[in-house]
Amino acid sequence: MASSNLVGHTARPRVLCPENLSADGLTLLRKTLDVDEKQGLTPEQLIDMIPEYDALLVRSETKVTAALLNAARKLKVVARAGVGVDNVDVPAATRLGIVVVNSPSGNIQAAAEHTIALLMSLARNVPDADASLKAGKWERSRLVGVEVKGKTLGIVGLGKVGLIVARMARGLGMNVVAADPYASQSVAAAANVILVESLAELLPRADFLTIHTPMLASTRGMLSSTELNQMKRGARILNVARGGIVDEKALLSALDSGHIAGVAVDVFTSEPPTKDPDSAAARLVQHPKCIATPHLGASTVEAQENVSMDVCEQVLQILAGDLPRSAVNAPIILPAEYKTLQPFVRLVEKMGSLYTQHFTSPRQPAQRNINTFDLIYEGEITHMSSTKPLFAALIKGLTSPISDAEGFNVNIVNAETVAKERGIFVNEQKSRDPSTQAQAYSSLVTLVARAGAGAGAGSEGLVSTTGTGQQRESSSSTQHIISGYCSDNSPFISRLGRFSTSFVPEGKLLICHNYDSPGKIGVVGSVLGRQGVNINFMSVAPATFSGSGSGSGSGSASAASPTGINGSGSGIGSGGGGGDGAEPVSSKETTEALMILGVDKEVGDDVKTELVGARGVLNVSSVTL
Ligand SMILES: NC(=O)C1=CN([C@@H]2O[C@H](COP(=O)(O)OP(=O)(O)OC[C@H]3O[C@@H](n4cnc5c(N)ncnc54)[C@H](O)[C@@H]3O)[C@@H](O)[C@H]2O)C=CC1
Ligand SMILES: O=C(O)C(=O)COP(=O)(O)O
Repeated sequence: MASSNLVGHTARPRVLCPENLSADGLTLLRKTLDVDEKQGLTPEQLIDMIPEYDALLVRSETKVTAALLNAARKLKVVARAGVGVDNVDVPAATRLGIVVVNSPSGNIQAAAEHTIALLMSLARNVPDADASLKAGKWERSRLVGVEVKGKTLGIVGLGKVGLIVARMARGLGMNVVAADPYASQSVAAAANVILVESLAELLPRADFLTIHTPMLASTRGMLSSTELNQMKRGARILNVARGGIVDEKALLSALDSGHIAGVAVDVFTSEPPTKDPDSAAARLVQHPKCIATPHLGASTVEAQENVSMDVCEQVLQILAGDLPRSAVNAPIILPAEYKTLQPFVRLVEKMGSLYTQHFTSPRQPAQRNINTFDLIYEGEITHMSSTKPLFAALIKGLTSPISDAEGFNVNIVNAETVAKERGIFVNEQKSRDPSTQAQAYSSLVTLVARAGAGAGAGSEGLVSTTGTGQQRESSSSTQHIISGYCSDNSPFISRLGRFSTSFVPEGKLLICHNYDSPGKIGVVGSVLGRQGVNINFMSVAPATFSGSGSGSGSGSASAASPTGINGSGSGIGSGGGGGDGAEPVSSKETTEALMILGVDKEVGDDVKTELVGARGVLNVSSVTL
């Protein structure tokens, strides 16, 4: 039951569990989360309650529909304590940035063992014999069965469950033949399974046929009357996968006609099957040649402990901001790589956010052309097998300062969709020939923001995996460059436009672009002091990179335009001539620098305008990272 949140304490994240889950995982969750176990909820009640919850834990009974997901306000994860996610609207979850996780192998042994239990029950009429005896009968001759040894088991879907079933069936002395367009020939051979080209090739060979595919659009109704007719007369069929993969009506008539000698079904098109006695499912359950179980494939103590622990651990990982090991709608990276990648995930997100806050402004049309972002990796980071989380981090960083993110979370799951919706193109490049700057760090990440038509836009010389930042900068007139690295797991910005720097992108920052001449620190310091703004740290960044890339913020107040509409930087040439309209104050004031200040409070437009009014300050932007 829900534990009440203590007054004065931060509310603990809440987990809703509307199904019967093993206590093991729930106990783990209760250490840090509030878990509500509420069974028997209607879809409407679920929709009413879901806004309160951060995580939803389900098995196969709860229909996690788009309507339910849309009603959620802070849901981060739907955890399916089992394999099949056909009861979850995964595309809707993806759109909303909700991670869907499952337990891909916690119950596969149980499902395979149940399949074998049904296989032997079918072969030896076990349920019928039991019922007969309980009814006071002794029907030895009616209940003669068949042996499985030497018979052929046809497996449709040689995945995890299918393979375990195959090995067990081999142990029973059966010949095993499988149809699975995606299965590996060598894996099949290692399990002594003959992999055939098609279902049509498999069907006439099978004495027993067992289904182990997921429920997909392509597998729904995969075995209908046409397929059943291709089977041997007297063959038997098992379905422990999903109802509806074998057409229930077709199965019923094949049983009635005697073409199929027996079926065992654990799963139904609709669960529980409708009570309408005329429905195919109800008639199937009642059919004397059918053995039916109420979706018990995963129902063992061991399997339920496994899946419960598996998904609850993942819920904790997700709520802690980590990547889960079995996300259905996110690519999985190796845990070892994840550790190394995580600091860069933070870095890239900060770089994206810094770009949006420092270089763009809704009032500056020129910036709207910039829709292409080259994310260039140099050094050790290039050895990572997946940089997907970095891509997601960039999209999150770029968009979060400009979106109303309430209830919507850009993450690894939906980053691609968000990028598409916003017309953002990202070219990820690995540079094998590090730039001079990169040579100073074990890994360097550079973000080049530029105008471009998208994926093909890299042809402006920017797709080169060997170019340096400087070469890139001079190849296009409107572009902005930010570089960063990680040290001791902390992100650092090492380049902002033409300026080389080193600061931790964290907290409230004021970035002043000014002429590099004595007295500027004092000028800025005294303006901020008068306004009651404390400076936590300060870093001066000289202009060390040449080229036309900008160094000044555009979402800032500037000397030419106190409203902050200026300063794309394209006018600030390498010679530093004050291209944004400000005249050099003296002939000495031709070089520029950035002053990056960590401040303790938001700096208002009035303060920024006052700063820009000060002698030699070109423009000012404030960012929160
Ligand atoms: N009755 C129960 O309680 C349980 C049922 N299941 C069901 O069993 C299914 C299989 O589970 P796993 O083996 O773990 O999944 P899996 O993903 O490891 O294997 C599924 C296999 O089906 C194959 N496949 C896909 N489309 C196919 C097609 N058109 N024709 C032939 N093969 C095709 C895939 O290539 C894959 O090898 C699950 O999706 C779930 O629906 C799983 C656990 C318990
Ligand atoms: O894991 C699966 O795919 C299953 O079908 C098991 O379903 P259940 O968790 O027992 O409702």
